[in-house]
Amino acid sequence: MNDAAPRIPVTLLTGFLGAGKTTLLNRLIRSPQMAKALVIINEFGSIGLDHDLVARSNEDDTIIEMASGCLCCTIKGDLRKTLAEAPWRFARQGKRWFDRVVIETTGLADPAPIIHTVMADEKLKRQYALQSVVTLVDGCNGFHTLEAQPEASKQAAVADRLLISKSDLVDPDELAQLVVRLHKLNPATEPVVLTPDAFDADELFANRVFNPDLKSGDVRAWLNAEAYSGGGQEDHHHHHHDHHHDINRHDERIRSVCLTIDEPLPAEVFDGWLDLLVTFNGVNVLRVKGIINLEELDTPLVIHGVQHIWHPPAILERWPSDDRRSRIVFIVRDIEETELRTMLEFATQSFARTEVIGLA
Ligand SMILES: Nc1nc2c(ncn2[C@@H]2O[C@H](COP(=O)(O)OP(=O)(O)OP(=O)(O)O)[C@@H](O)[C@H]2O)c(=O)[nH]1
Repeated sequence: MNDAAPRIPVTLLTGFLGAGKTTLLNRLIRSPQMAKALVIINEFGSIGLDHDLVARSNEDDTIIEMASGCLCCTIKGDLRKTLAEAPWRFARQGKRWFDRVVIETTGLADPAPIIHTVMADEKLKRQYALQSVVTLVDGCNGFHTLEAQPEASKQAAVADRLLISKSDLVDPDELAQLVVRLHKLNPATEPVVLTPDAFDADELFANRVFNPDLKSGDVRAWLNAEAYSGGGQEDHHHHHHDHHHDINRHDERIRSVCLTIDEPLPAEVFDGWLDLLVTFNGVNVLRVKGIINLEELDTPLVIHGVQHIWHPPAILERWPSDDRRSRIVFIVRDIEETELRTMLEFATQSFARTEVIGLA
């Protein structure tokens, strides 16, 4: 092996649930800097939807999905293996073809173990160089989330690029408060407010190396703590929140529930179902993401709920694969799958009842 070969730059894209990471990735994927990028996407839910939601370039195998759990939990095995094997596994004509790696983490990921793995693993650090940790902060929910979720403030504190999304949905005063809050968390990094038309991919992928020494004492302590957190042999067959060394890594009450619904849903049933959930348990719903087969439509509806905000649903031009089932990921606190299914049944029955009453 040629040790002098340039190391492959890695960009870590993080940010809390629904901050807009996939949206940003979709914009970036068209930039020349990403023409030969290997994209690794990780989702908290066991059915990965992002793979279907990222605008694919012509080559299918440029996007690897790791939906087996949370990246920061399974990191010690899966990500290391994926990165170590990627050059030959994704070789073309016997040669490594990608010149960059972009990793999109789950919204609940603790970035510290991911950063530590890329920077400190003996094998990986010969091949890869962590270039940048880009953290996206939701302009609408960000201020509250930074207070409520330790993962979110950690993501913001470690970043060497902080981007604020959804500026179109908030007034400038709120944005200014968010900027002040971020500055306190991460004084070395100037937050940049994203706008729909302007985007500086050159700056984002500028050639530099992530330097943890420029970070606050807290951040350096988190990263150092990873070096002592079990030597990297964590058994990820455990429940993926089962951290022996840091039980607070995630809020234990947060889980993902993934539902697959075989038959197309009438729009009214679907609306009624989500209304029930939001009205009676909305505070415990952190994220809803789904590809929905509605009876009334030929192509799927993509829905995004981020805390109390429902983004306008989008109708896709075509089904991303042959799978025509509705697939929905709910990231919730203390809500069980049975509760979600029971609400759906109730919505189905009440819709049928309304029809009967309507006829009478
Ligand atoms: N209005 C507006 N909506 C945005 C913006 N960025 C993202 N969104 C919307 O926010 C929702 C969530 O965006 P995603 O890109 O899926 O967020 P994410 O961070 O990848 O979500 P997770 O991977 O589930 O954590 C979608 O409905 C997007 O269309 C923005 O700048 N303005």
